[in-house]
Amino acid sequence: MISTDDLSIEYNGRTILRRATIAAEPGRVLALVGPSGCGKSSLLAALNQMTEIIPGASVCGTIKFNGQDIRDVFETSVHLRRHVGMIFQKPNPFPMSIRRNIELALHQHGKHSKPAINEITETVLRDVGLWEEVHSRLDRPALDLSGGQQQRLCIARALALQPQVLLMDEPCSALDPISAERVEQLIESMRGKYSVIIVTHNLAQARRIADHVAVFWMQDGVGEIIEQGETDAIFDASTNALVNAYLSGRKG
Ligand SMILES: Nc1ncnc2c1ncn2[C@@H]1O[C@H](COP(=O)(O)OP(=O)(O)OP(=O)(O)O)[C@@H](O)[C@H]1O
Repeated sequence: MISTDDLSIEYNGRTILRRATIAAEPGRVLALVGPSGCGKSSLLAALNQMTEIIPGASVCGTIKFNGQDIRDVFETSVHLRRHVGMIFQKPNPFPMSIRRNIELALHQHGKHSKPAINEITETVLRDVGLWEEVHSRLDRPALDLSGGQQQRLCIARALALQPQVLLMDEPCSALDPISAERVEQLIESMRGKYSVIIVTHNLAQARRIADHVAVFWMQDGVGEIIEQGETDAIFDASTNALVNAYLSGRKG
């Protein structure tokens, strides 16, 4: 679905990620794990073409969507983002009503029919388990919701566009434990429907929700993927000493 070939990222001429090759498969969850500063978030930013608006950022290598270079598939980043949604660590609802958050996302992508918008709004709010909590106050400000509800609204907003890929950058780490668990369950429920790439520092969470894992490490001051594979194989049967030390909490 979405993949990279030898992707390297620089900021102001300093390489921070070297030759990363990953593939997120349809319906599966890929976790990117590793110590801070190895370029995991930057890789997500490149997949969503956000690096194009980061001053000093440059990306080399290939990003493919369904096997084709993304620059050939999508005319603009707006088109790309309709298919590749992004969820950030800190929930970022628009400062407007709950309803408008979803409506605006749909408007931006050319959907204007009111009945269709209402139907999609209910469907995605149900999908994220928020409908019962908010259906009687859809016109209230999204910023009045709790952090966990805001994060689920942001996920609903992304789902409204029916993306094939969801990129999630530590989506639970700014939430209280109960909200974090709900969002984690939500990610689990996405298995089979979306390709999910999630950056997480929570190794127990990676183990619970990921089908496959890529482990990042700093080599000579530059981030690299040092191992990747099926979650059980990485956690239980890696022969890489660094990976074992990191996953067992002895290093990193
Ligand atoms: N906009 C930017 N300009 C310059 N350098 C940046 C920028 N964003 C990130 N970096 C640098 O790139 C390197 C990789 O950062 P990145 O956030 O991608 O790593 P990470 O593995 O996701 O870290 P963490 O797990 O802490 O989020 C770091 O040295 C960081 O300081």
